[in-house]
Amino acid sequence: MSTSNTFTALQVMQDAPVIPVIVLNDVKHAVPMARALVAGGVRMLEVTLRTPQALACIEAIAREVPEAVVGAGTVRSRADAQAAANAGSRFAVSPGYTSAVGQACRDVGLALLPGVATGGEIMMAQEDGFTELKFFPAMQAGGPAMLKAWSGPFFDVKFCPTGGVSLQNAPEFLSLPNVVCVGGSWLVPADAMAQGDWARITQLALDTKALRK
Ligand SMILES: O=C(O)C(=O)C[C@H](O)[C@H](O)COP(=O)(O)O
Repeated sequence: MSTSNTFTALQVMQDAPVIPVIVLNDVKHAVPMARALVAGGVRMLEVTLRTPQALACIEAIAREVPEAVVGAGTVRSRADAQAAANAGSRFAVSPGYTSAVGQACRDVGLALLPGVATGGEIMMAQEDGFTELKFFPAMQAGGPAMLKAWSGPFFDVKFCPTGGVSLQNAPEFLSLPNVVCVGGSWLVPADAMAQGDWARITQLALDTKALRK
């Protein structure tokens, strides 16, 4: 099943202060997890293509949770982009940037949030027409200070810092004019998922409302 894309990368970023980065090991968890996040006000969901079940999870969420907007993370190749679109993803996120991934996402109609960690990668993504980018891994690659430095030469780029971001350090990122939202896995802890503690996941999503810019 392929879903026509109705969101731009900027719209994906503007929907909530945090895009949850989700690792799913069990298809049974996908739908209740997505409903738990939606109940907490978070509906843009990045399901990483890191597990064999990821595509089936994206399919289940796309089919059964219409209030959610499911996207694929860890998109690293043309094949990933195609598989993500076929499963019903509405957007894609990549951990780095290549023109091949950029073109593949365009070809399959997926808005892409490309990952960058250097000025050269930003310039390559910009050359290909991408101006909303994921800064990954944000804390490890320089944190808020890096984004402040980039705001000079890359004044026309907006970022979603991801990697090492938490409820505690998110406000510092979100206070920067070139940051639209942050990404993070903390909304969906592995133990909460394993225990089926959906109420905890809803609460973690609700807690991010205080971060709204
Ligand atoms: O899988 C991908 O495509 C990624 O880009 C990696 C994720 O964005 C980070 O793993 C999230 O980092 P944490 O919030 O520190 O856990």
